[in-house]
Amino acid sequence: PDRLRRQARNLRNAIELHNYNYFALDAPTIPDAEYDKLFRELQELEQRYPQLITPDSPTRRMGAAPLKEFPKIVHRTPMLSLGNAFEAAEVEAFDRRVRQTLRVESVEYAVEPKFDGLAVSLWYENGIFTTGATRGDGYIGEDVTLNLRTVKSIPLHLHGGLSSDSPPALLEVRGEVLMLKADFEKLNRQQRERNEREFINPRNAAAGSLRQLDPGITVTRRLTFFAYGIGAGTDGDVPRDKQSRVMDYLESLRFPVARERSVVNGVAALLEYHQEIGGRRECLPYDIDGTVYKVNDLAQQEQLGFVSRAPRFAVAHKFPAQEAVTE
Ligand SMILES: Cc1ccc2cc(C(N)=O)cc(O)c2n1
Repeated sequence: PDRLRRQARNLRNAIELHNYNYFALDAPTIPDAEYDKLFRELQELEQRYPQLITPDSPTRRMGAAPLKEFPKIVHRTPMLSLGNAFEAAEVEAFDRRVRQTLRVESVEYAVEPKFDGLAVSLWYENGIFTTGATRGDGYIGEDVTLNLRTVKSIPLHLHGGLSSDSPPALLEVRGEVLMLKADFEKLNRQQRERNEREFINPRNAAAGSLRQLDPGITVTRRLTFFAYGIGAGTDGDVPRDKQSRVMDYLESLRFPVARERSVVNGVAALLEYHQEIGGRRECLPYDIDGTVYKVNDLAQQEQLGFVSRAPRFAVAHKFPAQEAVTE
C-alpha cells in the first residue's frame, strides 16, 4: 500500500541524510539511539513487507555473502597515477613546462592534499550506485562493489546536483578509500585483543579491508571515501570548465571532498600551499603523502594531455616518507 511505501521511503531518506551528516560531514544530527531506532524501524518494515526493499536502502549496506574471488572491471578511461615531484625544483620545472605548452604567463591550479589511500571508481546509473572498482593497474581493476556499499560516506543514491533536481543518467566518480588515523588505532587495538596481526599503517588497513572477500568483515572496518574527480559523466549538469567546479558539483551530490582543497595562481603559491599543508600534516585526521596540483582549466588540461601513463596537467608533490618502515 502507498502509505507503507511512503513510510519506507521517508525512513530511507532520513537514515541516508543522517549517514551523510555523520560520516561525510562528521557532524551528527541526531543521537545514536535515535538513529538506531530509525534503522530498526526500516528493518522491521522491510522484513514484514519485503516488496518495500530497494537496492539503495541503507539496510542493504550490511555485508552480503562472501565472494570466491573479485570479478574484473575494465575502466572506461584509464585510472592513471600521478607523476611525482620530490623537490621544489621539480615543481618549478612542471609549472614552466605547463606555461610553455600553454603559452601563458601564469597558470591557475586546483590544489588538495594527496590522501594516502587506494583509488577507486564508482559508477552511478540514474543516481543509483551500481558498480565500484579498485584502480588495479589503471586499466583493469577488481569489482569490490559489495565492500564499497559498506562505506557509509559513499552515497548509495544521488540527489540532484548544483542546479537540476534529477541526478545524471550516468556518472563515474573517482576518489580515494582510506581509514582515518583514529579508526586505524581502534582497529589495531581490536586486532591485538583478538591476537590477530596488526596493520602496519592506515593505507594497508584500508587496502586489506577493501580487498576482503567477505563483506561481513569489511562492514566492521570503518573506511572513508574522498572524491577527487569525475571519470565519465553524461549529463549537461556535470561541469566541464574547471576542476574546482567539478569538486563543487561532487560536494553538492554529497560526496566527501578534501576540506583543504583550494585554487591558487602560479608556482610560488603551489610551494606555499605545500608548506602550509606539510606543517599541519601531523594533526590531520588522515594520512597524506603529499599535495596534488592540477591545472584548473579543463580545456588547458586537454591541451596538455598525458605523457605515457601520467597526466602532463598534474603532478603529486610528495613529502619525505614519514616512518622508516614503508608498507
Ligand atoms: C587524476 C588523479 C589521479 C590520482 C589522484 C589521487 C589523489 C589522492 N591520492 O588524493 C588525488 C587526486 O586528485 C588524484 N587525481
